[in-house]
Amino acid sequence: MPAFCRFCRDSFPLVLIMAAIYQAAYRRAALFCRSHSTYVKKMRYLNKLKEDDSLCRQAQTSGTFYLFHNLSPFLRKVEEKYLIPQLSAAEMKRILEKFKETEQWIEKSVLIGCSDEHVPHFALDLGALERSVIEAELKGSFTDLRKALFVVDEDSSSLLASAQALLRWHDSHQYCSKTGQPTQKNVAGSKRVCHASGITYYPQMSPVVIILVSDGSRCLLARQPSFPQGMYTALSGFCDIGEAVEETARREVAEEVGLEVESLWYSASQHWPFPSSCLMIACHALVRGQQLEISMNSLELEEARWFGLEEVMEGLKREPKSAKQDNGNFLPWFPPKQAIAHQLINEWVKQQTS
Ligand SMILES: NC(=O)c1ccc[n+]([C@@H]2O[C@H](COP(=O)([O-])OP(=O)(O)OC[C@H]3O[C@@H](n4cnc5c(N)ncnc54)[C@H](O)[C@@H]3O)[C@@H](O)[C@H]2O)c1
Ligand SMILES: [Mg+2]
Repeated sequence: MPAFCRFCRDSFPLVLIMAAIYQAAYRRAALFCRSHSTYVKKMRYLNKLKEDDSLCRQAQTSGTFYLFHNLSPFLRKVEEKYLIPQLSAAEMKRILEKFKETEQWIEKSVLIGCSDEHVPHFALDLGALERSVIEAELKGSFTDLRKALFVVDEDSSSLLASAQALLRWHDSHQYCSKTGQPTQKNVAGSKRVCHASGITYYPQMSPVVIILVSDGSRCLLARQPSFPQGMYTALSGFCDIGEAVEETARREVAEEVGLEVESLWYSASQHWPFPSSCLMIACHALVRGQQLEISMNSLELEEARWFGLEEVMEGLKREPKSAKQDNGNFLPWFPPKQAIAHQLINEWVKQQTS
């Protein structure tokens, strides 16, 4: 039975081994002690690349590249699956030479992660080059992110979302908001600096609280006029400056449907790239022992109403395509599983049925 860390050869104390066995986490714990796990090593390596320009420049020569064109990711359809090709530095060079562009282009790329073996991954937007030529050369197509996220697998969709968010941030932060002078990105793209003012800008996300309100037996779902027909989701809203998550949740529920939150509990969070990089903080909220009549803010919402368990369970199973009825009305359906709203609704159903 191995009881040594693979990297430092330190042995594990017996109590830790026993605990690991009982937690069924033995396999992983036996291979790496906490400070030498693959994960820790990977995070430390990525952090070094962000801090050290020359190391990162060197990493670009052995890294792989995900391509975008005006913020649309490059996908290749193989049989029924959509894959995201990763190009080697040599392949990138070949493509850029085709356009008589120099390798300086590689410097525009941003670091988005690395493999367990420390092969760094970069994202690069080739928006200034002819799209159809690249597509024909690489046998695939640049696809709108709203479509791409829902056709690739789960890990790839979060990678695409964060890569696009970082590229978008660089594209819109090319000038210092104090001096108006150009800002310069570090090689990894983890920050931009204005050399005139000395200000460093870091990529940002806007915090949004998403709240699934329940009265104990029903949950409240709403529609904005811009939503596809029949789609309902949980209430949400951007955090105002200085607000805590709890304060945003209470304010948004009061503003949008005129109810007062009695208790609130956190569920999970998710980066959401639309319209531009939100950090979705998902919570369940209970409104009870008060007036449960909805007073909807029609400036923001088109409809808000209570849903019973059965209607929610049916809505979760419904595909958008099958929502339209013969009379032209739409039956309710909910956001797909990639959206954290889906997770909140699923959790609520589990709470009701357990
Ligand atoms: N992933 C999911 O499951 C999920 C579900 C619902 C909503 N969302 C996202 O949550 C976000 C916010 O939802 P909402 O529309 O209910 O918010 P909201 O209720 O705060 O209303 C949006 C309005 O808030 C204002 N606003 C304040 N701060 C803003 C900021 N930093 N950026 C943009 N606008 C700001 C604007 O006037 C905007 O029109 C949307 O981007 C939406 O895509 C994601
Ligand atoms: Mg809202």
